[in-house]
Amino acid sequence: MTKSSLAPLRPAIEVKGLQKRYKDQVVLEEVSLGVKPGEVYALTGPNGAGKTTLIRCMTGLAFPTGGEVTIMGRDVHNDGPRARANLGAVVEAPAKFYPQFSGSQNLSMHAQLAAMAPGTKKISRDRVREVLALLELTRMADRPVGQYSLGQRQRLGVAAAILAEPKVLILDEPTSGLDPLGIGLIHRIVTGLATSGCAVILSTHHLREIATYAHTVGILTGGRMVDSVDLRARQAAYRFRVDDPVAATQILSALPYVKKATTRTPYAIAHLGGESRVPDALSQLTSAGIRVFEASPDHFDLYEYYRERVEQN
Ligand SMILES: Nc1ncnc2c1ncn2[C@@H]1O[C@H](COP(=O)(O)OP(=O)(O)OP(=O)(O)O)[C@@H](O)[C@H]1O
Repeated sequence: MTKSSLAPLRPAIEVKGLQKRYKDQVVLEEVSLGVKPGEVYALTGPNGAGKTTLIRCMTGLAFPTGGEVTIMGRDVHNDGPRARANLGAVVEAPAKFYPQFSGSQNLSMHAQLAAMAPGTKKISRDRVREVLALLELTRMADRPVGQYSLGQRQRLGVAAAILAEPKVLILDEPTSGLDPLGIGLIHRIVTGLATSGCAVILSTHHLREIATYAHTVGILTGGRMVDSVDLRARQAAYRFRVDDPVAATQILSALPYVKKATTRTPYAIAHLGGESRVPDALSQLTSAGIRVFEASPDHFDLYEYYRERVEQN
């Protein structure tokens, strides 16, 4: 393996100490975050928390009053065209299209504009057809966009954003106004893009959905990033209902693969690093004389966690 392949991935998009004021109103205060290639970052928070303002600053649509945003190492506000050549975004959905032209014509115009950015390659007609099919819009491709439903326009917006195969994708509330199948479609597309190395940031109010596929959730309240929740670490926990939770927690915490163990009577909760460790953890408990009545994943309730965090602030 080469040295560079062992190096930790650098964030594809990085926000450092971002500040935004409108006259004397502070809307964003020292906001920082980083999203690496292949990660999905969900941004959430109450109405008016500053999510859209943060997204507008990250995409270069608004200028911050302090701090900086870089995409693939390039400053979005001082080196805009080259930074945005790596960016696909839908801000203020549904995106604006020419209503008299078809979805396919709108995307072709979008492709021509995208190809004018420095360092970008030409987008083929096949790619236009491919993204229309991906967003399940093939049947509508030759119809004027003026005849599209809200959900279809929203999907066309995502199609335009991913057309040039961006390294960073930013979506402001991509699933609002979509039906359940449309929501599932966006989730599959976002997951697929992340698997192929894209860094994705999306804002959402749908916590229980996002908990199933986001890697990190940033909670913004009153313009401050009050928490950044690593969902992968949280969901690797297992709970054991036992006759002596305190003793069980001590036994579990001494196991070499257990990262953290806590007691939540009647359970001992342990971060095992994967379900393949469950049989060994069970046999360690039983051989120490602990009676185990149940072992199951300890699902992290993002909604409850969010409620507590927001109420504290
Ligand atoms: N152009 C502007 N001028 C003055 N204040 C603004 C402007 N744009 C946004 N704000 C204020 O900034 C704050 C954050 O707004 P923003 O739209 O970013 O919140 P949000 O988290 O996206 O909310 P929602 O969940 O309702 O979409 C609000 O108090 C809003 O009134």
